[in-house]
Amino acid sequence: MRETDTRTFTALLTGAVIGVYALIVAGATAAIADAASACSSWPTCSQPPSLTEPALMIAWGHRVTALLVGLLVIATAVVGWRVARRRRVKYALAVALALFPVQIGVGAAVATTGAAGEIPSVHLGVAASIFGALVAALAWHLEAGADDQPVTTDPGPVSEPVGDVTVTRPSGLVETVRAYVSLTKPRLMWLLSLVAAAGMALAADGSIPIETILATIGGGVLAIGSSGTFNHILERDVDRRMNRTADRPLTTEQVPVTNALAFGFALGALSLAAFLTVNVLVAVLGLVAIVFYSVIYTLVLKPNTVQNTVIGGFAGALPALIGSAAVTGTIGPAGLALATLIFLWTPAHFYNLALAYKDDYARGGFPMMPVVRGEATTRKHILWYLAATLLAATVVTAIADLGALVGATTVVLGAVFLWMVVRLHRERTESAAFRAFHASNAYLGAFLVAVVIDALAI
Ligand code: HEM
Ligand SMILES: CC(C)=CCC/C(C)=C/CC/C(C)=C/COP(=O)(O)OP(=O)(O)O
Repeated sequence: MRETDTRTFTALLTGAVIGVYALIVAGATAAIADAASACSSWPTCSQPPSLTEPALMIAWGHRVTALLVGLLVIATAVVGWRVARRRRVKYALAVALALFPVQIGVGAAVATTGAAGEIPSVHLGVAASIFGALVAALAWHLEAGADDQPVTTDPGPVSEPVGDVTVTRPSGLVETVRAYVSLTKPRLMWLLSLVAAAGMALAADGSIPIETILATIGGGVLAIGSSGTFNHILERDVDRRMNRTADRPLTTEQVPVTNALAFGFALGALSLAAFLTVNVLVAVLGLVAIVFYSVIYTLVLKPNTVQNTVIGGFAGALPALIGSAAVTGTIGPAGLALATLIFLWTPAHFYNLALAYKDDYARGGFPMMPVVRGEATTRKHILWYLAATLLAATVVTAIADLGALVGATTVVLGAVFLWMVVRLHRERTESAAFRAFHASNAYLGAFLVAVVIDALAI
């Protein structure tokens, strides 16, 4: 009975988080569509919803969603008050419940005053506070029984290599080509290219010359290949100690270090040459990205601080700025908002792998979050960063005047991502961590595709 109650509460609370998020996105869409001028009476609009008037439809949609989500928040708080084991979960629910009527009042003011002055900002601020309170309640509830104590402040001494590392020389052209391709970390290129493409699409005012697109994406792919190769070179010894990386071309000596160095520098030079055909700012940002990932992240951050991948997210965010700079020669607000989104998404993406490969990272001597702060803390951080990512997606949508396609994508794929993270909290298994990892990639991929379609085609 108690277990069923807890599951019901988890489902209600997850639904309330998604509901409030949908409301925030609907609110941002209403602001963009200037729904307040289509419907300035309250609590209902003076005109019935009409398919021929999108602003009016959005205004009605926002209000009906607000009513339904309000009822859901009340139901969640009632059940939570009875079921929640920790007092802080109840306090967080109380905050969300108390803020809801305040938010309705501010919403009425937005509608009836024609969205004048600071009122819309207050409306957004209160919405984000309700969302934050519910996310906090969810994280604390899901980890109520888990041990939050730090596991260790030090990952401990590094271990010996995993088994016998076989030294293999390339046996043929195909294997050699495959080895060089794997040095470039090809699996992450599609998503990083999409980040640059979305950065370009957000900055574009009209069509983008094809040579700018090719040089920017091509230069980006070469830059990732170059920094990925340097990362392999610099980590070849430590890679021997981890199962996941023990068979990399430099650890098995399939590719000699000098050849890899030449390959890395060649890719880097080609990348900068491609970027320079676009403009100097793009080339400078590209060089910063390569140096940041190859040297600062790999040598300085990764072995020394638990915040390694959080700060490392800066390199992943740079392609958003590169895309923006490629089109306008400057870094605009939409590019910065997209970069912030990628920065916040990175821990929600990587911490799942850090959980799945925790023992491996400990063997390598890396101070990853689950190794030094524990698994429960890492799972909670995934939820915090996921929530922050979702809010950042709303900011991107609002700044760039994006429409319903982007709004629907962030709500639906965001809900899938959130549900996978909730399951990770409940199941605490390696496969649940991989599921959440893939959901993180699917969320960002779909969001970026929607941004490109919306910004360019609609
Ligand atoms: C500090 C930042 C990051 C870290 C530490 C990190 C870590 C990782 C790791 C360890 C893998 C598995 C690689 C493998 O085993 O071969 C991976 C895969 C991947 N990462 Fe990241 N990542 C980061 C940032 C990013 C960024 C910014 C993007 C794109 C926006 C990204 C996209 C991907 C993709 C698409 C995959 C492959 C997924 C697959 O194979 O299904 N990552 N990441
Ligand atoms: C344009 C440009 C150069 C962008 C670089 C962007 C960037 C930071 C991508 C993230 C790279 C990545 C997969 C890191 C993996 O972590 P790891 O290296 O710790 O993984 P490993 O343990 O598999 O080596």
